[in-house]
Amino acid sequence: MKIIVGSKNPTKIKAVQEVFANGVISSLDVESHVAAQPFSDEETRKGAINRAIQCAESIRNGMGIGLEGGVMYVDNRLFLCNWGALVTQNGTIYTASGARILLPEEINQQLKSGMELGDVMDSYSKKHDVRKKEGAIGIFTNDLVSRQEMFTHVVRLLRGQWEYGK
Ligand SMILES: O=P(O)(O)OP(=O)(O)OP(=O)(O)OC[C@H]1O[C@@H](n2cnc3c(O)ncnc32)[C@H](O)[C@@H]1O
Ligand SMILES: [Mg+2]
Repeated sequence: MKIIVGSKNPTKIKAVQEVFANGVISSLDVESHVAAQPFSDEETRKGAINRAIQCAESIRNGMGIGLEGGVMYVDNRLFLCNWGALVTQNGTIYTASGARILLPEEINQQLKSGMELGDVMDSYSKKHDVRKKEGAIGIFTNDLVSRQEMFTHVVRLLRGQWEYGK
């Protein structure tokens, strides 16, 4: 099974490699066609779908997978959210959401000022490229859950729906 992942982010690529261990996995840097910092479940999900469609359309006899991180509000509190999409060769779209956790109010203010979470997390944690390593979810769970592990769960949900629908 050939699968193209719509990102060059290693946390996303490794998540797909783990779930489709027997697949032929490649990656493609595609546009999400949503804001660089998605600000709702709908926008984040749309970004994942847009990535997956571009990937599926770029390959014969294969599938596209898009994974997108974003933020959204519950009771006016900012949460990290994550969405994935799998698009089959015949155009069927499966989606699933991943874990979400509360983000500090100071991060909410910085994102509302137009910053991207990836940049905010690096300065907040005084680390480099958090987005490609433990992720915000890793920082705020004391590394109990990494960004790759979170995306692995999302990809399992996608694969499970695809297998059920086959
Ligand atoms: O290369 P791509 O696939 O775009 O990966 P990315 O790290 O930019 O991640 P997304 O586009 O999926 O996420 C949209 C924005 O939210 C940020 N983001 C989302 N989840 C994050 C996390 O767990 N840790 C750090 N930044 C995160 C990310 O850096 C972007 O600025
Ligand atoms: Mg991005």
